[in-house]
Amino acid sequence: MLKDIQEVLFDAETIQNKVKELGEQLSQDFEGRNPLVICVLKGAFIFMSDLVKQLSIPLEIDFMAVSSYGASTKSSGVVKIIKDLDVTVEGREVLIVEDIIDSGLTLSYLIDVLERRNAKSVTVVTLFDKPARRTVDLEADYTGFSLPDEFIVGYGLDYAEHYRNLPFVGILRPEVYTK
Ligand SMILES: O=P(O)(O)OC[C@H]1O[C@H](OP(=O)(O)OP(=O)(O)O)[C@H](O)[C@@H]1O
Ligand code: HPA
Ligand SMILES: [Mg+2]
Repeated sequence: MLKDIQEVLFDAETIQNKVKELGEQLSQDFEGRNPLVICVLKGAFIFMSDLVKQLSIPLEIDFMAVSSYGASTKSSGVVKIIKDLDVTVEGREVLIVEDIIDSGLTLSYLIDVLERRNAKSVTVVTLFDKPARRTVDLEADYTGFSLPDEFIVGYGLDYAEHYRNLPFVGILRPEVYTK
């Protein structure tokens, strides 16, 4: 698994420090709002579990699974809901927790769904952002790190379902997905 990594971009400690910083900011900004914190599975599962431990305010959590990449490094362009929320978002202050924004298609689809369901507010926190690859014009409200245009894996992010368990984030060797 490690031999497939070209370069480590963010080690475990660097990621934890950033998650703590985001948690402190969000705790201030969501004080008294009892947000519904939504984890976008599968990629965001590790970020979500680390982030909520840094949130010092009352909140509720739920999970939604969406997928558009499959075994590719490019979005299929079709975002599918694999698992929907268990609770209703009507009138709720919603915080979407994403691992990465790349083309922006997943997020634009999710924001649309939650707004149509009459969420009171929709806020987005993403750990990683690849602004150079955007095909829809949208920004997260809170971003951990901006990335170059490289396919990354680790800390929840996969290629063809592998590498999610790496404790760091690194660039996947292109030979892995071009052979
Ligand atoms: O901005 P975009 O181009 O839409 O890319 C970002 C989305 O793609 C990945 O999900 P993926 O479809 O791979 O599902 P996964 O989380 O189960 O890996 C990632 O976790 C984001 O949700
Ligand atoms: N790595 C893993 N999953 C992704 C990426 C990435 O760079 N971009 C969108 N989904
Ligand atoms: Mg994926």
